[in-house]
Amino acid sequence: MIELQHIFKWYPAGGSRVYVLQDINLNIEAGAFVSIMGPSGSGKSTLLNIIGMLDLPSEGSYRFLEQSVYDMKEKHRVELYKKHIGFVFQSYHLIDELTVYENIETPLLYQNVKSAERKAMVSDMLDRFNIVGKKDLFPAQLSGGQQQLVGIIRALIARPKLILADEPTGNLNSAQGEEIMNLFQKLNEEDKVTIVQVTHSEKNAAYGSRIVNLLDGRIQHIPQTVHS
Ligand SMILES: Nc1ncnc2c1ncn2[C@@H]1O[C@H](COP(=O)(O)OP(=O)(O)OP(=O)(O)O)[C@@H](O)[C@H]1O
Repeated sequence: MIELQHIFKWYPAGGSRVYVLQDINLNIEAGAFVSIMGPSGSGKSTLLNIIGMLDLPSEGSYRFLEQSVYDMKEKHRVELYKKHIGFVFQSYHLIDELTVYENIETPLLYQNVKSAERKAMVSDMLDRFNIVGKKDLFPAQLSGGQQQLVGIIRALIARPKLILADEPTGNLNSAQGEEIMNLFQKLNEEDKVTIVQVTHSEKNAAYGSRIVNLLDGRIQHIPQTVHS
């Protein structure tokens, strides 16, 4: 699904370059559940943003679903990620003027899901995450963790092929965090959704099937435990 070859990312710094990613070669098969780990500043979010087509590398090539991402028009690239990728980021850009219910429903409107089906899908998610009582509130009336939860639910509801998650449980309490990880695992195992998450948490990484360790912008090839 994801084939990154010789990806470099650098920023100019007073006549020289600061390398954030160096010679990243990474293949991720459809159906994988990958955790990207590494110290702060090692390039994890940059790599995730490149995979999500939100950022471009300085050098290298990227094939997503057999298509060469950097050889296509930007419009096509935007369509590609909108159709297939759900982003779960720590900053959860909810729409202030819409209620919790309406925020969660938004991706389904874009996909022309019929009204009755939309209602069933949103209700199911509200139920599952125990926030039925919050459905008519606006984002400003929620705690940070609750806002994040709504952002996550919104990313998941349209059933993307690939979920990219940057510290998805960062602001959640431990029960909500486990609920999200269990949901990721279920989406991965039962619905064959591919998941790539950035996490500092060994516990969260253990939900996945593979760990990619970054250090100073390079992938570390160290023996790793594979969890099944
Ligand atoms: N626009 C920029 N200009 C210069 N350097 C940048 C820019 N954006 C990111 N960086 C640098 O790239 C490096 C990697 O950042 P990145 O956010 O990918 O790290 P990370 O591993 O996700 O860190 P964390 O775990 O703290 O979120 C950092 O050293 C950061 O300062």
